[in-house]
Amino acid sequence: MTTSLEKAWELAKQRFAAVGVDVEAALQQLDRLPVSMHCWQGDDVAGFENPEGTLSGGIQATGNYPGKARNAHELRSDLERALSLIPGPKRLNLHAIYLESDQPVARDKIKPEHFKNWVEWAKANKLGLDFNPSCFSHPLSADGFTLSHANDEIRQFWIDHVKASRKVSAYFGEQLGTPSVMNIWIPDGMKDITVDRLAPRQRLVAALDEAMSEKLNPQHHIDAVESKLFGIGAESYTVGSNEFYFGYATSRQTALCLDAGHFHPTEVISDKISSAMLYVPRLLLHVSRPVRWDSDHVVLLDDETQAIASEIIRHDLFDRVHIGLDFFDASINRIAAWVIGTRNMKKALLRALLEPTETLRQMELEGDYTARLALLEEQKSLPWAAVWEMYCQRNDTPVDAQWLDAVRHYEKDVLSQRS
Ligand SMILES: C[C@H](O)[C@H](O)[C@@H](O)C(=O)CO
Ligand SMILES: [Mn+2]
Repeated sequence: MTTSLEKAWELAKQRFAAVGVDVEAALQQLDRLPVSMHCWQGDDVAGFENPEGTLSGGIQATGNYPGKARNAHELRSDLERALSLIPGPKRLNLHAIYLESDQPVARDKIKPEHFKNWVEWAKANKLGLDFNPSCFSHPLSADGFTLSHANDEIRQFWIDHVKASRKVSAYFGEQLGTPSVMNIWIPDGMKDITVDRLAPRQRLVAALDEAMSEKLNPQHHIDAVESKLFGIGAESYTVGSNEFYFGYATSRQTALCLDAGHFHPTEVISDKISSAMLYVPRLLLHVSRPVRWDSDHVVLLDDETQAIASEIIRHDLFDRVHIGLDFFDASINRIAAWVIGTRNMKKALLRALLEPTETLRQMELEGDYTARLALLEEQKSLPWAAVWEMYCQRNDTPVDAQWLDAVRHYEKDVLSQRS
């Protein structure tokens, strides 16, 4: 018997075919776009190096929802639950503070062996891994500077941390057969009027050059650098600003990371993609949702998420854009946060794939902006949800809000047992 989902799918196929869109081809393309889920949504960016320590570096997870993961075992279990509710290819993005060791390990001494459980788990779950040095929540970052620190020893400590992190990242890529994108974000900046804005930037260029001096196999490891406008307590000056990293990534040909929350409130990263791609080989996206500030709210299926997805698809950037997420909301169930945000990113990608882009492009070329706007608006109400539901069904994931039942069960059976 044909189910209502199958009937809706057949009708959707016809509706999209009428505007020249092949829905099967769209689903095949969607499978080429993994979304890298960030481990730090699962424990409010605490990590396992010093879980009792406070989060520093001008970022903040607000809320106190019960049941956060307290160790790697719990975090992996929570991730498995989230992953099972999200269709299609996924990756996991790890920070260095999520290492596992019986002994304390200094950040400049981290090694691949401290992440071997993550690699085994990633293999078992058919996931690629991405990585980040953790240049925050540490006594040597307490005065607000790391790679641009004026003190040679402290700066060297962070350079050595990045060097050690690159080895871990290359190990991920080598073990899993897919390059790990390693993103460098540092919190360095000043709260108030800064007299010498140049010297820290000069030191940062030199530190990054030294940290990335070893040539690593690009099949295993990709370097990325992330800019930022401001942080809490670093409102007046950020060493690694947009201009700084745009110049750095362009001149060194590293990947550039664009975080949706790291620009002035009316700036959008969707509009930066087509410019940046002219100068850098790759982009890493931190898809996030800034509400009034860099608040890292859960990603919605909103206009900007859609615009980001549309840029990737319209310009065929499948192999040059790495899609990562960066939000941390501790006020709601953390697993639900992952599921909502990642499903939304994937829905936006699917909707972009279902767009009759060539027709729209032609209208634009011909100067028929009336037809362009009319078609853009009409296609918003084509039955894309029926295509999404078929994709979810084919991937053995819940097609609608039923996924929340699975999260609620897990909350009752597992999360509520955590003190
Ligand atoms: C924990 C992440 O690395 C961090 O969120 C960084 O990517 C960032 O966006 C800081 O504001
Ligand atoms: Mn980010």
